[in-house]
Amino acid sequence: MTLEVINISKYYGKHLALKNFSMTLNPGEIVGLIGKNGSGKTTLLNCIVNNIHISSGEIFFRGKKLLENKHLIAKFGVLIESCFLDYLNAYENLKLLMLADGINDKEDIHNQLNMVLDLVGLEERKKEFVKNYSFGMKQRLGLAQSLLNNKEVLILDEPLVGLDAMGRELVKKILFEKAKSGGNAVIFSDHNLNEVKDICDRIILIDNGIKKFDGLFDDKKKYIVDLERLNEGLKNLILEKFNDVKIEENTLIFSNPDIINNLLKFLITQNIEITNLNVREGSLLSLFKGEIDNVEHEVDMEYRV
Ligand SMILES: Nc1ncnc2c1ncn2[C@@H]1O[C@H](COP(=O)(O)OP(=O)(O)OP(=O)(O)O)[C@@H](O)[C@H]1O
Repeated sequence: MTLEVINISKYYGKHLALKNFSMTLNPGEIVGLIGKNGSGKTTLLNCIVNNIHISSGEIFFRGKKLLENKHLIAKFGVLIESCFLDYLNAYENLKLLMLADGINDKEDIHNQLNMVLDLVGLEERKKEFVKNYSFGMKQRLGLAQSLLNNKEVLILDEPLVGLDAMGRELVKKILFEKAKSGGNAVIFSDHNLNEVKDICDRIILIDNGIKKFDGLFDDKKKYIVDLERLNEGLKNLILEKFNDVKIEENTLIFSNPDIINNLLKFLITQNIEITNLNVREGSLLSLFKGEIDNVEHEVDMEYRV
């Protein structure tokens, strides 16, 4: 195991921003940290890289306590609110960071800088002052910086924010290759479950500083049918006839899409007045309504009866 976070809490004054949070991160694994604004994502990532002190708990890197072995944080490539010197160009900014990291070999510096700048699509504009960069270009530069020196763990706070669709795809591809070909362990945060689920091995959902879910996205893939109304008699009939179906208020939830047709036929034969029936491929995450109301989910198909 690369990283193990055990029961960490973080207070800002009296405000508890992270509550008994535990997680693991393995080599070659990509974990998507999902949560709405202010849920504690940045706080967690800052705690992991020791940018802020944790109030309690432990963090281990390869079995060693990070707080007692702070030099190990040099194994982490970090993108959290990166800032660059406006009056230097992109190449010079990254070069400074490499020198600060103790890399002195000119050829190594040159090769690495060209490689990462090319990777994030900034090769052609590397000689421009950073002050002339757009927000998205600075984001790309931030990612380039985190990729220098092939760090074992990548800790990235919202690396997709501010990027256009092509930029987002590019960054996801880079992260995927880093993890799957390079064996790097990657954790990155985002607000949008749909945006990240295709490259993540695991999703961690955080809300109000508390971990709400940690697992494979597919584990939670469900089909959800909202009915206009559902009385007790009909609920019991549905539960009797369809083993896989769970019912929450007027919503039917099931994991086997093959039952949709039979379910529809059954509802119609029951003479239920169905005015509008939505069938969507979503996730149980969407059932944490209110808690993660701005975490998006897919609307796949709609039947009108
Ligand atoms: N330096 C700080 N001092 C006091 N409170 C803070 C500080 N940093 C964050 N907080 C509070 O801690 C909580 C978690 O904030 P955090 O920045 O970790 O959330 P986030 O999930 O990263 O949000 P976003 O998606 O908006 O970036 C919020 O209530 C925030 O107001």
